[in-house]
Amino acid sequence: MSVKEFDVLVVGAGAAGESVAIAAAKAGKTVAITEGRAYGGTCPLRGCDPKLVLHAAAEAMFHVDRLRGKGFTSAPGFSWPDLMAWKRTFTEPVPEGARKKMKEHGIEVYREYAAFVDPHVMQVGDEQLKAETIVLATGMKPAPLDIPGNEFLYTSDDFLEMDDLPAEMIIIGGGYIGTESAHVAGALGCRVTLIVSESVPLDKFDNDLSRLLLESDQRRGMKFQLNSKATAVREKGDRFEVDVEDEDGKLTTLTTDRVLHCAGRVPNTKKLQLDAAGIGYTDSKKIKVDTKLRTNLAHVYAIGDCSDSGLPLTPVGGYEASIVNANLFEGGDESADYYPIPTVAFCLPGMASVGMTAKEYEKLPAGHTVEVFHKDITDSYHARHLNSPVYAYKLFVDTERDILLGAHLLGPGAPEMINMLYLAIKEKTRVSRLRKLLYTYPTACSTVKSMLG
Ligand SMILES: NC(=O)c1ccc[n+]([C@@H]2O[C@H](COP(=O)([O-])OP(=O)(O)OC[C@H]3O[C@@H](n4cnc5c(N)ncnc54)[C@H](O)[C@@H]3O)[C@@H](O)[C@H]2O)c1
Repeated sequence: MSVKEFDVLVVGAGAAGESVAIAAAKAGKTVAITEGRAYGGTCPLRGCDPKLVLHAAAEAMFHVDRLRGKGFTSAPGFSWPDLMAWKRTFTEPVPEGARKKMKEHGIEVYREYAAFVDPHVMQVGDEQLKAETIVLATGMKPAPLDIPGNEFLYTSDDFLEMDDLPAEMIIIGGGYIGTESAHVAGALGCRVTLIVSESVPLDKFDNDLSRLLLESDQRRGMKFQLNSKATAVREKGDRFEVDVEDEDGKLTTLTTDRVLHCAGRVPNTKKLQLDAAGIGYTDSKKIKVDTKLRTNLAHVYAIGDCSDSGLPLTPVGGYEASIVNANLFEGGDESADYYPIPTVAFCLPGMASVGMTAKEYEKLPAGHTVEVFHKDITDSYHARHLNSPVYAYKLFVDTERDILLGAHLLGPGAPEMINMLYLAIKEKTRVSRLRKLLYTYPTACSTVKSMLG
């Protein structure tokens, strides 16, 4: 079999992989890119972008619902198929647009899963491609949920393609994806039950804020099975039964129209045949990399969700691509410096977080000078302006060094406001300065002054 040779081979055409392929082509390298599914990757096709289109509709309904009797007399009519048609205007052009962009840069485009034959050669469909540099950017996918009846489960990919919104849905998993999907479906008229293996949904966020969100959701009619796991799913006529086991082993059976599995994601690394090249990976099958995103082979890099660096978030994948691009094509010598990473869960209202967490605070040595500013401000003037069902914050401030170390926000505006606090943490802006700035009013950011005391 003849072997085609390239300077750079990129595996995976999501945001991270595309960025490296284009930077390599611009640097005059011969480049091939291959992708097993549609071009574009998770974020624009099965993740952030379509999710935000649905979230925007859910948020509109959430606001109107809150303002019924306060100007609005009834809920507006809603059509899930129309919303999905609107969502498709964003997702459908992506694969062709992405392929076209690659070709315009002279990149050879393949639509195949790639597998290592040896450290420099990969099997790509019927062809073998050899490259001096290989960049793996294969992302993640929903983890298989190993319970009886898993053939009846919808995944988060399926949720974003559903033709109809059922009257009732059980969602398994209280992480980002389960909680965000529950808020979308719940606001748009579906009766949702969320099965959460921890004591609160969004357990990775500040738990005091997660609990306030939980209580607000419960008041709005969402149902939760906490400290519980789904253990089996059965068909029951045109509905489904779900067995749920709590931490004491007590079994409950729930019935519903549809069951959505959001119980974690796994890296897309199996098809790569990493062992054929001797590339190291973790127990969870993430590719091991150093701070320059290099694997144990000097010419193979791994970036984005498939690597064991950073967090599986789109901006992190983009940041990692920029490091590889700088080092490989611009003569740079950069290393990844992640801390702190801001993150948002698109709930109703939003939850956002950056920097020091409560767990990190608890581990501080005796005599530290970090103060916690934490308050439920649901009754505040600003929260009532917006008629928000919940509004709260927790900030960690080093009072001696006069800097902000961590910020956790729950409320309208939190997903945007966290970026300002991220900048303050990253740039070590003095808290006394933050208190004196002239923020636009009345906005979420203007509440920073009172939050900081
Ligand atoms: N807004 C965002 O930035 C955003 C949105 C979506 C996803 N993501 C990224 O994707 C990653 C994956 O998100 P995710 O929500 O799929 O995973 P996750 O790991 O955050 O949450 C999955 C949850 O399902 C639970 N679980 C497992 N088996 C279960 C069972 N049988 N019954 C009930 N619960 C069960 C797990 O204990 C876990 O809490 C996240 O870490 C995040 O970085 C980010």
